[in-house]
Amino acid sequence: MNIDEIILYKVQMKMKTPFTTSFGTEHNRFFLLVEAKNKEGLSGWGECVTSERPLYSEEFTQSSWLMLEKFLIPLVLENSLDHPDDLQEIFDLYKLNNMAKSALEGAVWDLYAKSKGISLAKALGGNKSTVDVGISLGIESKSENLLNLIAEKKEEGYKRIKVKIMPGKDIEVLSQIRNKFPHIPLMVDANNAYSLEDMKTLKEMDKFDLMMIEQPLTAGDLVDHAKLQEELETPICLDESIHSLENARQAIELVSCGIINMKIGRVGGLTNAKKIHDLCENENIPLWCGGMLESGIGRAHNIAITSLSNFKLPGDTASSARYWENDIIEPEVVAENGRVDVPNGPGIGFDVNKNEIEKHTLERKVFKQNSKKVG
Ligand SMILES: O=C(O)CCC(=O)c1ccccc1C(=O)O
Ligand SMILES: [Mg+2]
Repeated sequence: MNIDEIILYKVQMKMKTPFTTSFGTEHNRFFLLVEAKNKEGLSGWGECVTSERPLYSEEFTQSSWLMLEKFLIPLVLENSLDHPDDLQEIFDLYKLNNMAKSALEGAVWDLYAKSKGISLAKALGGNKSTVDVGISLGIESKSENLLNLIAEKKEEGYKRIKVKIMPGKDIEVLSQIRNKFPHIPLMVDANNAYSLEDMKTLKEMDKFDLMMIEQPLTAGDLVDHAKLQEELETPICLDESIHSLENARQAIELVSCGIINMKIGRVGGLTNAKKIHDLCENENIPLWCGGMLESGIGRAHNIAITSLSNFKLPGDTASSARYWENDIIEPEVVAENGRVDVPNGPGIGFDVNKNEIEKHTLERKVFKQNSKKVG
């Protein structure tokens, strides 16, 4: 592969509606895009799924900008690559910073697939033509609003509804949901908000016939998740706990979960995502693809990885229109009856709308081979 130029974009996009989790509310997405160009003028795109503040993990958008600018982009421009898989070993020099690594790796994967004239899904070994999707709904101050939203999303055909919970916004809300929608496929996501001291509340959740409880406890705590899983009938799904193949292996060995949420950014990129996918497939641990309120570029990567066979449960990759007035890809992502088509075109298979990106770009930096920084 010849990577001639890398461009970093710092972008801010206003979300159609604010999104609230147990760790805070987002009104805007403030994130990075990476464009990797080759000598033939092809461009590959990646998205850094960080937020303005380090609330979900230790990374944040400005830290990733520095990480990419000072360390990761120079590494890519200095080393010659045969295949995007080579990047992981090169990036191993630097600790963690998975979302920054993933953004650059994703751009290289897209460029690789485009240079071979195949879809990113195919380059990754995917074999589905459509993927099943659900939707993730934030915490609402009035449960009436949440119930109305669920009715609307059910009508739109999403294959399952995920609702965010936190202590004090759990059992009562779930009772109301189950009263009104006794049979919808339903799951909850706690984003670390509980501890083993909340065992009584967590056990009570078994009565709601939930598909899973996502990340009830602290990210680093695989042992306590295993203790909790032993007490619960509902499968635990891990999100924030899984940053690597090793984390996945340990979680499976300890029986800390029955399901894993895959986020490409959280695990440091597509190569790691594939390895975790293969391990989980062997161990009979089903996956689904999580979301980070991505723009169309991150969304396209999510669709591509979800085309792999062990993504057995509906993911969080909802329609572009759920998040944005105008997305930055064409066509936008559309979920119809809870299904999204996997594009066949080269790379991510969507056109990137540079005019639309321009409108949201706060800062842009160009890095060239041999002269690490220009402009
Ligand atoms: O719609 C999406 O992109 C997923 C929304 C979501 O649940 C989420 C959004 C931001 C940060 C963390 C999470 C999560 O899955 O925990
Ligand atoms: Mg989650």
